[in-house]
Amino acid sequence: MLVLVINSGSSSLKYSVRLMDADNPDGGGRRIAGGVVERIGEDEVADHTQAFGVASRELQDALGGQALDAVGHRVVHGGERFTGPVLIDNEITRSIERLNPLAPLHNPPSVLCLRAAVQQWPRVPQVAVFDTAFHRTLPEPAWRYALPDGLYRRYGIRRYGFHGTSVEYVGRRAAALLNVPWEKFDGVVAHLGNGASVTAIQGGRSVDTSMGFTPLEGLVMGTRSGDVDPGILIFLLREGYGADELDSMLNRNSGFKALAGHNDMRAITEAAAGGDEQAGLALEIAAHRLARYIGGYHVACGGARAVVLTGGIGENSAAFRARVLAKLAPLGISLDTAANEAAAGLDEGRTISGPGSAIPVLVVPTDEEAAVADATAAVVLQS
Ligand SMILES: Nc1ncnc2c1ncn2[C@@H]1O[C@H](COP(=O)(O)OP(=O)(O)O)[C@@H](O)[C@H]1O
Ligand SMILES: CC(=O)OP(=O)(O)O
Ligand SMILES: [Mg+2]
Repeated sequence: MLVLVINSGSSSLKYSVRLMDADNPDGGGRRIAGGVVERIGEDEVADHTQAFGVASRELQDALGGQALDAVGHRVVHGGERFTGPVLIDNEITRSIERLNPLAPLHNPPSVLCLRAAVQQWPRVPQVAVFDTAFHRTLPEPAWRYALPDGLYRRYGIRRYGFHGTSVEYVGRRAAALLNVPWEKFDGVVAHLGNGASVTAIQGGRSVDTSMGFTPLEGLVMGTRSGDVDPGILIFLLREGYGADELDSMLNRNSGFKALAGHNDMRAITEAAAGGDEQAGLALEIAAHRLARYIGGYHVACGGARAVVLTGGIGENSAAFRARVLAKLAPLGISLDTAANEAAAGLDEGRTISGPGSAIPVLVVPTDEEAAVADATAAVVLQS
């Protein structure tokens, strides 16, 4: 079975073709082609429709006439309706589109890609795989906000949580590395990419997570603020700010971009190392908040057997990892400097905590495309 996976981010479109019949212990079959269209919205690639055009031309070459058996799409927000992967039709796509305001950087491009792919391969089954699905197990004390119930009933205002596909994938791999059955795995997983979130896992289920009704809550991110006092928004509304201004401020012009002038961890780390005080402070703010969440989620999962780091920053930034681990000393966590600084890019996952660390800290590379491919193949085979 040949599966195409499309992962459309706020400014990028990743695609990957997988041969599912090839056995792979980590899942996702064998990747036979793939690529990424970046910097969408800037000069060369205006929007995701255009990006899809670029990707599908590259794909034609890569496929060389081989027919696809299925297309799987990473969709960030599935709301309350979608608790697992589904076969797409027009009604499902419209339902995903209605969630656009709840994931403004993610669902609109996904919907564009869904429609473009259906147009391109009208007879190939297409599957949506949701970031929110893994968090369907959140207990009510974790998902409910302390707000009037009418907001939940009328608008579905509750915590949903995101990055679930990635978190489950690396959580399972970490459990396997530690020789713990997934159903018995208690731990904290931090997905640190351009978007970032932390999840508490108890018995292989999500029991708390830092992103909320939208992917804006929680950690300091590339361009997103994460947690802020909602009183700030009320104040700014009274000062005359409009909804669109607040939206773009919080989603696109905050986080590292606001604190350090840049949303790329490589540039920020370099600047901080070169003595840029603002960049150094930005890293401290982000590390402080992340460490605080990890401490809280150690409690939320009933005592973590492991802390797992993943995503572009978690996998590659030894400097940021060291900064965070230094703040976890009160949990008895220590750093193995050499292991932390060892060359990245290894696929197996590794331990970066010291031998005496009370809780092991692991770096496990994520592969959202592999996980989406597996879910897609499973849905298509069942249908
Ligand atoms: N070698 C590296 N060192 C430090 N940071 C890195 C490195 N490679 C990637 N990153 C950071 O990872 C982040 C992007 O993570 P990624 O998971 O690819 O994001 P996305 O959410 O767009 O999928 C950026 O901040 C980038 O600077
Ligand atoms: C949900 C989310 O924030 O995703 P990403 O990290 O890909 O932006
Ligand atoms: Mg990502």
